[in-house]
Amino acid sequence: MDQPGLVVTGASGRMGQTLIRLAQGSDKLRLVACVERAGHPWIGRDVGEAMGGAPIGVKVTDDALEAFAKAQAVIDFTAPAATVEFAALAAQARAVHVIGTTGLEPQHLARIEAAARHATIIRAGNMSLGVNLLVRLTKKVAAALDADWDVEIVEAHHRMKVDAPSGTALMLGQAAAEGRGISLDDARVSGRDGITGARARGSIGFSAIRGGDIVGEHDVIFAGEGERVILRHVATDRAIFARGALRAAVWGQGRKPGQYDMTDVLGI
Ligand SMILES: NC(=O)C1=CN([C@@H]2O[C@H](COP(=O)(O)OP(=O)(O)OC[C@H]3O[C@@H](n4cnc5c(N)ncnc54)[C@H](OP(=O)(O)O)[C@@H]3O)[C@@H](O)[C@H]2O)C=CC1
Ligand SMILES: O=C(O)C1=N[C@H](C(=O)O)C[C@H](O)C1
Repeated sequence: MDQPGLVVTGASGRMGQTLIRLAQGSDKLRLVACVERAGHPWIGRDVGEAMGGAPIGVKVTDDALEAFAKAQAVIDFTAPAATVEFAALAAQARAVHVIGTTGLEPQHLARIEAAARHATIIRAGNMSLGVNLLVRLTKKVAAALDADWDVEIVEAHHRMKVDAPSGTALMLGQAAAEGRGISLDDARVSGRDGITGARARGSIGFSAIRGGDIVGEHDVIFAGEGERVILRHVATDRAIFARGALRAAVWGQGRKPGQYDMTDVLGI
């Protein structure tokens, strides 16, 4: 039987190009089309050529539904407004939708939830094995330490990143909150500035650094009296996210509709 057909959205983006490169070497998926927004200079071109290499026989289109209809999986690292449209179209086309896009607000999440009634959706703010392991560890450490240990999450990314805190930082914060049995919405404190007053006991703090070409770095700091525990992940190559997404696209084949995440895919 043929390998499942794959569409990559946001083809010209940092993650789009990483995915296209890795998908070409995959023996489990077959890249069938790439999607960019209407008016993008890559529309109608062979994606291999558009990326500055040899043609690979795969075109870039702005017709997402037509592209999704000939695929069994869509990998989507774009922007929230685009991702919610793609979720509805992937559901219509009965294609597994792997969502890496971050910065999703409650109204976006509601639309993704609606699409997941009919479609298999795998969504994670970070698709790497290392970060998903760190999420597990964060929950365990948070459960073991009481609120005398202040939790602070520090993340660093490249200068082009548009959302903060990062999706990964929010996953880590959620894990810490779950470990403590509290709600992240109640405990969350982001980006302190000015006369903030003393730190509230039990709060979970977020700080974001943006600069240069930093791929992604996350520290979860448990700061106690006289000692600190720091859990850290450093990404040096976007291929770690792309490999996770490709694995998710294969894993999702034949799964019943619903929302899944990378802990389901990785079995951790
Ligand atoms: N979950 C994970 O493991 C990871 C998640 N991410 C997340 O993935 C997203 C993308 O990151 P990155 O690749 O660095 O960002 P880029 O800005 O490099 O790429 C985003 C791409 O999506 C395209 N796009 C936006 N809107 C549409 C649309 N309506 N139709 C088609 N294409 C569209 C953009 O096109 P244009 O330039 O024309 O706007 C661009 O090509 C971010 O939310 C980021 O946080 C990133 C890495 C890992
Ligand atoms: O925008 C990025 O680059 C990244 N985004 C994800 C996030 O928001 O956590 C994952 C990774 O850190 C890279």
